[in-house]
Amino acid sequence: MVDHRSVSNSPAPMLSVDEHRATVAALLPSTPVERRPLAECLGLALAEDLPAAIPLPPFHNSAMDGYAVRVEDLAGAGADSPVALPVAEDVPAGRVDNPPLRPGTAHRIMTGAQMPPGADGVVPVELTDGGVEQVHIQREPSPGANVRRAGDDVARGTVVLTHGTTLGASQIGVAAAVGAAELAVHRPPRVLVLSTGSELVAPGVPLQPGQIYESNGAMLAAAVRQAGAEARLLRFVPDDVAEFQAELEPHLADTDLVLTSGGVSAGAYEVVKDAFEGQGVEFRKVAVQPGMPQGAGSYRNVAVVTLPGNPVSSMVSFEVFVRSALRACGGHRVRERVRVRATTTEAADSPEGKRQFRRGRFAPDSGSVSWAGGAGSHLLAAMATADCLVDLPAATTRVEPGDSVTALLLD
Ligand SMILES: Nc1nc2c(c(=O)[nH]1)N[C@H]1C(S)=C(S)[C@@H](COP(=O)(O)OP(=O)(O)OC[C@H]3O[C@@H](n4cnc5c(N)ncnc54)[C@H](O)[C@@H]3O)O[C@H]1N2
Ligand code: MOO
Repeated sequence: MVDHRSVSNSPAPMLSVDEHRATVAALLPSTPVERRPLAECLGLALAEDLPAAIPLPPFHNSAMDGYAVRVEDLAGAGADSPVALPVAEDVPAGRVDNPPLRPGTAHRIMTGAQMPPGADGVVPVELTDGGVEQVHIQREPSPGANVRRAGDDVARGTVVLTHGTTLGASQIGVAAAVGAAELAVHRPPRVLVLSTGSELVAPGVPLQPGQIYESNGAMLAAAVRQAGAEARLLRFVPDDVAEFQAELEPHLADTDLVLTSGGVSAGAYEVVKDAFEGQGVEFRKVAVQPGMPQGAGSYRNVAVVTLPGNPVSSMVSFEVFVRSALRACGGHRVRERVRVRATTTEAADSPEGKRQFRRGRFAPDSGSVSWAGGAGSHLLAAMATADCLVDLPAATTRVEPGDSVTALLLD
């Protein structure tokens, strides 16, 4: 039975950001490797080195629509002295026989078509009269002109993608180009997202006084997906341990991480704390702002991270404590946000002894950063205008305009 009259007050010293990051990271071993069709690999991490089974391009081919020629046949050709050659063959891209070019003739050739044996240059159609039976050519090409040579891009056997690469559009493109129909990837981590709070109402329903719309669930599920993991957003629950457990328990199987929001601070109705405390999840304060009250551990052998309910605290905590661990779990080599040095345009205060992550807007041209709203952890609309988090060390209590700071670029 939870006693709603008592208010907990943890005497333990605050953890540093790095200590809590390490705790969360240790909860999430990397996911198993599986083979997936290429079309289902976007955003996942490659779990093998991928060597090119073929060279790229696979064969010498034309870079232009025009005429494949022997350069020596066009000695002296110019706008005022065109050279006429009979057109012996038409070679569209995809023609699989490869008719050789006899001396003194041309093949009409299209971009991407195989270079005929014997040809050593291509004249673009614009430098000819475009003839079909016979062509007048107004330029003497240099040897190799407009020819893309086999292996120009990649020699056979070269590793085109390395283990741990995040598969974006061009990585999927090169995998297809070397003929890979499927890839070995890390299964994306599966994350359950569960928000708590008796004041919460689903967007779309009229609000009563004292109620707010539930926003952390949608936000955290989106953040999980942007990190390359799978999110299952559960129905949010009121501050009731039985309802919390009833919602969570059926979904625990096949889950790598349970991510909750709310119910972890020092109040009388801390549902997440009440459900997990003493069950393998430890609740501690971290010397950070926002995001001080945190919890992490394992519940029924499933990793659990409990984020504070204030929306900005929830989002920043995800960024600072969860995102890189989730990316490591999913096998990604690149886990951290890009960090840049920037010059502040405005002053700001930061609490002594706490690392502060201020929301900011980075101007790449000037290398400056301005604040996106104040430090309050309820200022979600301001956060929605931010594109970076400014990482102020625990020892910093004030920054002045013109100070140099570190910013983590968000996507
Ligand atoms: N006496 C103390 N009070 C508080 C402390 C403390 O140390 N001592 N810490 C403060 C800090 S810092 C934070 S952060 C919050 C964290 O509180 P909880 O994690 O228990 O979160 P709740 O109390 O449930 O909610 C806080 C705030 O956020 C709103 N919220 C919660 N969930 C959602 C959601 N899914 N969507 C939108 N908004 C949500 C909620 O209505 C509250 O306004 O505790 C401080 N208090
Ligand atoms: O730690 Mo809380 O997140 O400052 O509002």
